Amino acid sequence: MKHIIIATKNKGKVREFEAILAPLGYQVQSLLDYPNSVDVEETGETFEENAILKAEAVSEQFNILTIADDSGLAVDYLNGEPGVYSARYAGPEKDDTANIIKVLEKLKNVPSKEKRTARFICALAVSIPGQKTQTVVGECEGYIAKEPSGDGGFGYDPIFTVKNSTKTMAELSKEEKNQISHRAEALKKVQGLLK
Ligand SMILES: O=P(O)(O)OP(=O)(O)OP(=O)(O)OC[C@H]1O[C@@H](n2cnc3c(O)ncnc32)[C@H](O)[C@@H]1O
Ligand SMILES: [Mg+2]
Repeated sequence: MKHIIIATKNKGKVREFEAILAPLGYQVQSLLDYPNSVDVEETGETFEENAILKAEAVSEQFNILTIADDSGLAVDYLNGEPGVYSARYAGPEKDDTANIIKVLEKLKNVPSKEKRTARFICALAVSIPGQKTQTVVGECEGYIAKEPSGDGGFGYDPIFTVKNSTKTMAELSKEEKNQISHRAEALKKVQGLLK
């Protein structure tokens, strides 16, 4: 069994990493299993920079293969906001509902679907002790819905209508999300690095 730490405290992310990596023979742990882990400030200007900060801090602390995920939503009409501030968009509490309300409020006078385009972005940094950290990026295109629907997934999923679908990401099954998501795409690229 190959052992891997995902440097995250986000339960939604952990569930998705487990679902994708366990069938490939990885035993997945996260920072939820290590309450004494270092708290890393996300001071980078890009998803990749933040993912590197999180991965290196944890792989140095535990001396083990670590993957960190920095991800978020980029809305074209808002010039890429909330971007790297996705978690803290409506304040430091990292409240998913408040974040969703803030995005919907900013788009309330933008009725046309073509102007509500957005994408989820996921940067993964892979830090192996003694080696140079590598990064990959995955993206998933869609639109900001008029109102939230669905109770699957996490974060902004209820207001993200998947491109070429009528469903929000939160209306997809776990399996469906893990086929098409930004995280799934990034993880496919990571598998090439881990071989
Ligand atoms: O930093 P860690 O501990 O990994 O956990 P976090 O929740 O703070 O994670 P980020 O800093 O990467 O912020 C990601 C934000 O983007 C949102 N997000 C990321 N992936 C998502 C997904 O698959 N579906 C919906 N929202 C997502 C998530 O809800 C956060 O608001
Ligand atoms: Mg974070």
